[in-house]
Amino acid sequence: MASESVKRDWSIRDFEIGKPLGKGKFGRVYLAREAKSKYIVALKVIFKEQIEKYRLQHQLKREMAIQTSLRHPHVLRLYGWFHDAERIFLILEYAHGGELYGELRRSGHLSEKQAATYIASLTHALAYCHEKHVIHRDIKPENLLLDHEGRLKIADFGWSVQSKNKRHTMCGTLDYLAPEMVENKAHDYAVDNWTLGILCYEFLYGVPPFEADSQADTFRRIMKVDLTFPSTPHVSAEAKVLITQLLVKDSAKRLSLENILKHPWIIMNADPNGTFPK
Ligand SMILES: Cc1nn(C)cc1-c1nc2c(-c3cnn(Cc4ccccc4)c3)c(Cl)cnc2[nH]1
Repeated sequence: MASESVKRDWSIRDFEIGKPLGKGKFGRVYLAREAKSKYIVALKVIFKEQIEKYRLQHQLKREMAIQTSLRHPHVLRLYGWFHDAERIFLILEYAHGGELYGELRRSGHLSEKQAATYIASLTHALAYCHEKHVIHRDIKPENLLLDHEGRLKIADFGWSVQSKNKRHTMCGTLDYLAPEMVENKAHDYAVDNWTLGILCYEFLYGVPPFEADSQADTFRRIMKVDLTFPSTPHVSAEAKVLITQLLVKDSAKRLSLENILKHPWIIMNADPNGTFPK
């Protein structure tokens, strides 16, 4: 597929469409197979009318440019794209293991080994993105997929930006947003470090740390960094230390991606291959 992905004239006739895999606000994703090579992909179908209605042409172009340019084992590949009169088609890597969120919902919470392995994978992927001046800004369980070996893949760069300096655009759902984003202030790469703290908490406790009955209450809890740890035997003190070092209001004082990978909890629990014994 990689060599063919440079083909310039893909069309829907090149693919055999299978079952629907999921749906987002602007379209659906289908399992598909490239007819000649039989290569399995995920085909994301986006309706132009929807993109035009919400004036998201630039965001979609940015998502496509960014995800096409990224090559990392924990970032879902965008092999290519094509369009017809009504639709835009993104030819994406197929993640055989499905949504990480499903695993979290089924089990209620993850083990420390699973959580640490996913956090380490995310940290490696974000370090790669940040080196290429890309801030994802919308890391949340729904955007995390698993390959056939259970390795994490970041999908949906719909809210990412190419950035060499501070950004101002508000985006995403509140639970995963850093204080500077919910206040719609200038923000930079460190927003992704904050989100790693949110995700680490949610992997271990099954819910995000600032969840509340209303967006206003979530907003208030984020701004106060109203962080509490339910008493439970399956979460170690080291994990709580890492979360506390990431959920810091001053973005400059959040633990760096480099130091996350050196953290005792990650060293002790993360599987270096990005998988872990079931
Ligand atoms: C679900 C599912 N179950 N199994 C066994 C595999 C999968 C699977 N899903 C995907 C998916 C996939 C599907 N939906 N979504 C969510 C979505 C949908 C539309 C717009 C934005 C985001 C992603 C992809 Cl891209 C890429 N690979 C995928 N693999």
